[in-house]
Amino acid sequence: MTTAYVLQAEDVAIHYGGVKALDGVELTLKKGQIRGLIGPNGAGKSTVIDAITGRRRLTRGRVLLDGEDVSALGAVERRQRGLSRSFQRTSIFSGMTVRRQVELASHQMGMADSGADADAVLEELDLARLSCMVAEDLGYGEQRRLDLALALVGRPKLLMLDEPMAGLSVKESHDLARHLQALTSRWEVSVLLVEHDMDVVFGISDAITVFELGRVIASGDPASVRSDARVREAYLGSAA
Ligand SMILES: Nc1ncnc2c1ncn2[C@@H]1O[C@H](COP(=O)(O)OP(=O)(O)OP(=O)(O)O)[C@@H](O)[C@H]1O
Repeated sequence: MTTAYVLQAEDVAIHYGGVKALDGVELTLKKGQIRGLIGPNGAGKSTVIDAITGRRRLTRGRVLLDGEDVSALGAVERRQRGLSRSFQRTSIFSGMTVRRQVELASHQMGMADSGADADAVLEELDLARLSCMVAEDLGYGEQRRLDLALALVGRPKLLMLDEPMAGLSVKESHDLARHLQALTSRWEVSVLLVEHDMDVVFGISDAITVFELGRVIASGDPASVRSDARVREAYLGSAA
């Protein structure tokens, strides 16, 4: 089926007993688009990522990738189909060289030429010059870029990032944001970005979805979301 959307989440609900972590969530993402997901703590942003990756079973609704319903597939099958997430350092084997890690991840993804795939990813993220270093000797910002590199092997269609800027300096955040924007245009990767740094979210997102108590309360381009009265009241406050 041909569709304009890389991702469609339709009426997605995840309930934990009486807790409605998500309820009736609708979300779309076009090719090469960055969509920021924002909302107060506990609003359901991480649960949305878990629902899309297949880490959590849906109570209701469905998730479509390029028009295909992937709701019944497990996380590994979804990754093979191009749905990738970054895991924030947990994926890093500290004693292995940067290139070896990325090549291994690419091999696990079944890439025919995992060396070439690894080199392309490292080049794109400005990590090629650090290829021979072991991960534990990298600076924090570089480790986060390596984490992103591992999520990019196999050329995913959709990349989901949960607070990628956490713990980074302003300069490191700026660099990472620049890399994300470059990726979306050069590699045509679509990005779902959960991030508390509002300057980053409003600076690089094409669209923003705002959550509150497991529901979408606003969705649109950054300017319209920023001026939405309900969003300002619920989340952004006078700082917006
Ligand atoms: N395994 C679970 N069992 C029960 N409730 C859960 C579980 N996981 C999440 N929740 C609840 O679901 C709701 C949404 O949580 P979630 O972590 O998705 O929010 P969030 O927007 O990502 O928050 P934060 O910005 O603090 O990371 C919260 O009320 C949370 O307590």
